[in-house]
Order: sequence, then C-alpha cells, then structure tokens
Amino acid sequence: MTPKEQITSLREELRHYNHEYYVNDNSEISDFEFDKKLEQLKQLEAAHPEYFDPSSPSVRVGGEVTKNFETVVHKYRMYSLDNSYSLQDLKDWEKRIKKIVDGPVEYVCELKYDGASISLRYENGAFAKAVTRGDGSQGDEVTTNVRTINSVPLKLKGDDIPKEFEIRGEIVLPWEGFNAMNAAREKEGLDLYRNPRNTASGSLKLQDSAEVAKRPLECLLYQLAGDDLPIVTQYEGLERARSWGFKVPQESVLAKDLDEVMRYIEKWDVERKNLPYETDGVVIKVNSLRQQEELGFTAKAPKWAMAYKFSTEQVSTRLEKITYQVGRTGAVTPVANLSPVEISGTTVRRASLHNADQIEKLDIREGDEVYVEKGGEIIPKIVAVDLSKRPDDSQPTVYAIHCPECDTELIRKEGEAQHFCPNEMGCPPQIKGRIQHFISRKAMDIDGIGAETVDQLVEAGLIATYADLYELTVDKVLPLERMAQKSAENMVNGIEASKKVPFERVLFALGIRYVGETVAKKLAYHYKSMDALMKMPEREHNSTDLFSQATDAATEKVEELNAIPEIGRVIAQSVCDFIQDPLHRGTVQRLKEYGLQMEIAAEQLEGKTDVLAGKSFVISGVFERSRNELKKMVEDNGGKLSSSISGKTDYLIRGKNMGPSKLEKAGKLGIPMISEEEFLGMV
Ligand SMILES: NC(=O)c1ccc[n+]([C@@H]2O[C@H](COP(=O)([O-])OP(=O)(O)OC[C@H]3O[C@@H](n4cnc5c(N)ncnc54)[C@H](O)[C@@H]3O)[C@@H](O)[C@H]2O)c1
Ligand SMILES: [Zn+2]
Repeated sequence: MTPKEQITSLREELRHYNHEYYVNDNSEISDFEFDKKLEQLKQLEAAHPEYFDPSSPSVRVGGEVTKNFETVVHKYRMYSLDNSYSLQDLKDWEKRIKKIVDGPVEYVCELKYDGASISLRYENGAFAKAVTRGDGSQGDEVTTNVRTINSVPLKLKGDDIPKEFEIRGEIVLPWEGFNAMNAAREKEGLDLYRNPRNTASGSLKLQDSAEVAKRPLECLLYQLAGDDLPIVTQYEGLERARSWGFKVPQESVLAKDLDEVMRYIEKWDVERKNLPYETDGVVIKVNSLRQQEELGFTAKAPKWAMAYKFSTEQVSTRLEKITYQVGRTGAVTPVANLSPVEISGTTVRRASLHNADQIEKLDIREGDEVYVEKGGEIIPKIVAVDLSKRPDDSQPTVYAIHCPECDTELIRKEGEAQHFCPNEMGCPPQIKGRIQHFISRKAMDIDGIGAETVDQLVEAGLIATYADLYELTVDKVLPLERMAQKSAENMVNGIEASKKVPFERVLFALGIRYVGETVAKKLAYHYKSMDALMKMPEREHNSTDLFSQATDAATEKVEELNAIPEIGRVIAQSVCDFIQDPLHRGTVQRLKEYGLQMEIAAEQLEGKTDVLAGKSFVISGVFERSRNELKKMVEDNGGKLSSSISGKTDYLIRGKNMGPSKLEKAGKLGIPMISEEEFLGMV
C-alpha cells in the first residue's frame, strides 16, 4: 500500500469505529487498538502533509448528531482533548505553552471521568437544556432524559449566578449501579451491558425518559462556559459551580508545576480503583482563564488542556483453548480459555474473542502467548498476540463449523459479524433462553419461576417451548430436585395468572427477533389482534404455482408491516418470517387455546394502558388541555395522582404560572419536572 492508500484506509476505518462508538455505543475494537491506529494515522499525516484533510478523524471530534433528537448548535464549541502518556509529553506541552504566554503557569488537575460528554444550559438560574457533544459544533438535545438525573440541579442556589451560561460535564454510571443493572439482566437471561461508559451514553439516547429515570446515572461537572462568568481561573470555576449546587467532584487540585502534576497522576493511578465510578486518566488544565484565552484551540482540542491516560494493566498469558458459547438468540461467541492470571487483583481465566473477524484480524491461535487487558469492560479481552513466542507447530484457527450445543451447522448472514446456530427449536441454550425471555418481568412476568427453574424444567424434559409451561401441574413439577409443595404451587399459580397479561406483552414475550417492547406495542395497537397480525394477504393469482403464491404473499406482508410508522424493513422481514413458520403458528395457536390474551382489550382501546404503572404524578399550573383531562390520562395509563409533592413523587407535570413554593420543593427533592408535551410523549 502506498502511504496515501494507507492514510485513506485508516481514516475510513477510524470513521467507522467512531460511528459505532459515539452513535451506536458499541466498541468493535478496544480503546487501546483504536488509539494505536489513530497514532499511526497521525504519524503518517505528519510525514505526508500533502494529504492533509480537515475532516480526518485525527483533527476532528469523533461524534455525530443522530436523527432521533432535535439538533442543537453549540453556542460554545465542545472539544475533545489531546492525549499524553509520559512526563516528557507534558514537558513538551509546557514548552509550547510558554512560547505563547508570559509569566508563571499554574495547572488544575482533575480526574478524567469516563462517560458521555454533556453540556447543560442554565437561564436565570434554572435548568434549560442539555445537549450531547455530537460532532463538537452541534449535538443532540436530550433535555428530558437529563432532567431525570438527580444530580442535575433544576434550580441553582447562591449568588453571582450568570444570567445565561453553560456547564460541561460527564454523565457517568457508577459501578454499583452498573453492576446492579447487570445483575437484573442476568436474572432475566438478557445479554449483559459491556461497560459503564457505553451504557451511560446509550441511556441518554433512550426515547423513553421514564426508562432513563430508572437508571442510576450521575452528572459530574467540570467546566463553565459563558460570556460573563464571575471567575478568572478554572479552579474558581469549579468552586463556584459547586456552590451553585452542581456535583463537582472534590478530587481536583491546584498544581504550581509539572512535578506536582506528576504526583497527582501517580496518586490517582493507584487510588482510582477505590472510586465509585470509572476514570481513564487525569485532565490537566492551565488555571488562568486569561492564559487559556491566549492559547486558544486547535480544530479538535483546547491548547490549554491535556489528558493524561492511565495505562490499562496488561498481562501476558497462554491461550489454552478456544471454545464457543451459544446465547439465547443463537448467536455464537468464541471464548478464549486462558492459563489463569492475575489482573488488577482478580484471577482471569477466560476472555471474550467477540467473533470470527476478530480472531482473524489478530490471528489468534490456540497455544499463543497473548496480551490480556481488563479495562472498563467486565469481561477481559485479548489485545495482541506475542508472535515471538508462537510455537513452531502453531496452526491458524479454524472457526467452529457446528454448534457446540446441538451440532447443527452454523450460519453467518451476509454483513453480520456473528455466527448463528439456526436450530432455534432444538438447541438447548436457545430453548432455555426463549423461555426465560417469555417469563421475564417485562414480558409475561411469571412469578415463581427463575432462570434455574427453567433449566431444571427443560433438562427434566417437562418443557421444550414456552407453550409447554401451560401444561405444568403441581404433581408434574414436585419430583424436581429442591422443589417444595409451596414453590410448586406458586409456580403453577404464577403461570395461571399470566393469562391476564395484556396482548402487547404477549407479543413481546414471543421473542420474535428485533421485536422489543416498543415494537410489540406498536404492532399490537396497529393490528389489535394476533389473528389480524398473522393474516397473510390474499390476492388473485394467475399462477397456479403454490410456492410463488406464498412468496408473493410474504413480500406483500413485509410491505404491509413496513408501512407502519417506525417499523423498518429488517423488523418487518423478521415478523413475517415468524408468522409464516408453521412451528410458530402452532405454538401461537396453543397459547390462544390456553387462554392467553391475543387481542387488545376494550379498555386499552379507550386509551387505557399501564405504561405509567407505579409512577406518581403531581400536576401544577395552567395547561393547554384542561387539568381534568390530564388527570384522566394519568389514571387511564395506570399512574397515580397526588396533590402535594413529596419524596415519593416521580414526576411533576409543570404548567404555566406554577406556584413558587411547589417549584422550590420539587427542585430541592430533585423531582423531574416535565412539560405538558413531554407528558403526552410518555403516554
Ligand atoms: N473502541 C473504539 O471503537 C473507540 C472509538 C472511538 C473512540 N474511542 C475512545 O474514545 C476516546 C476518544 O474519545 P473523545 O474524543 O471523547 O476524547 P477523550 O475521551 O480522549 O477526551 C475528551 C473528553 O473527556 C471528557 N472529560 C472527562 N473528564 C474531563 C475533565 N475533567 N475535563 C475535561 N474533559 C473531561 C470530556 O467529555 C471530553 O470530551 C479514546 O480514548 C478512544 O480510545 C474508542
Ligand atoms: Zn445449536
């Protein structure tokens, strides 16, 4: 490859990873590899300035705006940070600074929080807007979601508050909350979230702010931006922001020279392990705002700030064997079984290899000495192979051809990274997974059965599909190990009670690929009954060929589904595949005979749902609609109304001319305030 081709290909590759990372909250490669490639690109570009491109990932902030939210242009640009890895890098930076500014330079050292960048706008002391970093010049407006985060003050306190200003920070998901979310997912048999950063960033982009409110997010602030700020240094800025009620972490310090900066870095490289949230480094900023102004910005980052990245601990060990795991959807994940090794205080025996491409890219083979890293991810990963230690008789890895669970030949659809086991009905993890999904809280919510019981029931041959659950009796399950009379009764009662679960959740419980809660609800309300959904279009046929008649009908059904707002082609195809499959049709028929809800109930059609179940609302102020109308909507959708604000209030629906005492109380208690429109969005 010529240098030009290399540069072009690296730019393309990095743009792709950026898109995955910032828009889809997904990391296809480790940060370590990403940074290595970026560095490689920078070096090539430095050696070949003739190929300079102002849109190269080396000079631009990596994110983008999405179409799901309103796009907002930042009044003050949001930048990324340049990286340093050693004292020498910092000294070089200081040299560049001293060429531009006179006099002594003081620094503020802050921790670098690893989450999603956010800008909060305040007007007249009240929270007005929250916007993501996006591409740096414009971002996504996520106000409603951010409002649900308790540490975001809705009203500021204290004096000297500028009339209008912005404050920058990071939305993070502390470890404790992250682990709790994953524990809950594990119970429901769902895939685990990979790391707190991606989960925090993904949470901001949820369409349902009530869902965001359930997530234990925090907002840590570190930078004021505005035209007339009452401060002359960064450090003052932190103190002021704290006094106004923002959550500004206490760990920041002033350093009068780089030696002090290094001491701060060394201290936190060790102590960061005790912090409640993740940090991936330290940010060093020139303290004086006047000096900051003199220094200015590059296209990508301020010249007055520098990130110092902690190195992630890497150890080398032997890869004993590659095995394969099959998930509930049939997706196959290769797993590296390692010679046990200590990383950051835990013994690591296994690492994820993601997919066949990953193995091929790194040319990972059994018997290799590999470098393992445990960064922000819960599952450690292999970042490189030590080729110098590769045994002479080493053989390239041949990816599994058959399912390790049921021996069916694996398939890989075009454009997909993952292999799949197509034996949906006969592959044990898929059987168990589908049943676990069926009984999970958001689906049929069957009390009295846990993941282990499902395993037991399947292994004992008592059930093979979720429809079989409805044939279970106390007598049948009692012989199972550790099954007491009481728990057997609970189980059977729970199954019986699930027959009342509304149609949209039954539809979700069926486990049709790509049909999540929201899509299930859309389909349920659109078709109103399972029969209508399953009905294949009838048409007049010239052809007597039954096969082509069937494919014609399927094509038409996909069109029909695709025409429903927000139902894309992939979903439409998947639904059509499901309802055409005789096996699935049979199962659905059985469920219907057992008495499950297969149509929208009359009261649901009158606008009654349970989307607000468990939520308590206070309505205050003047609205477009009458208050009674709003109240009825809360109740019709399963919410509770209360006349006064308390710690138990989940939302305050805020109208015009609302009384100041209620406002203050809600602000103090950190109760999310939503507008009439935002409320309508929830129902
Ligand atoms: N694995 C992948 O596919 C992939 C893809 C793209 C980016 N990345 C990773 O993302 C990083 C690049 O992301 P980036 O452009 O967001 O830059 P960055 O994370 O290196 O640093 C800039 C950001 O740091 C944050 N920050 C945290 N604490 C701060 C503080 N006290 N003061 C100021 N800012 C603070 C801000 O949000 C700021 O935007 C790299 O480490 C890269 O490895 C990975
Ligand atoms: Zn299988």
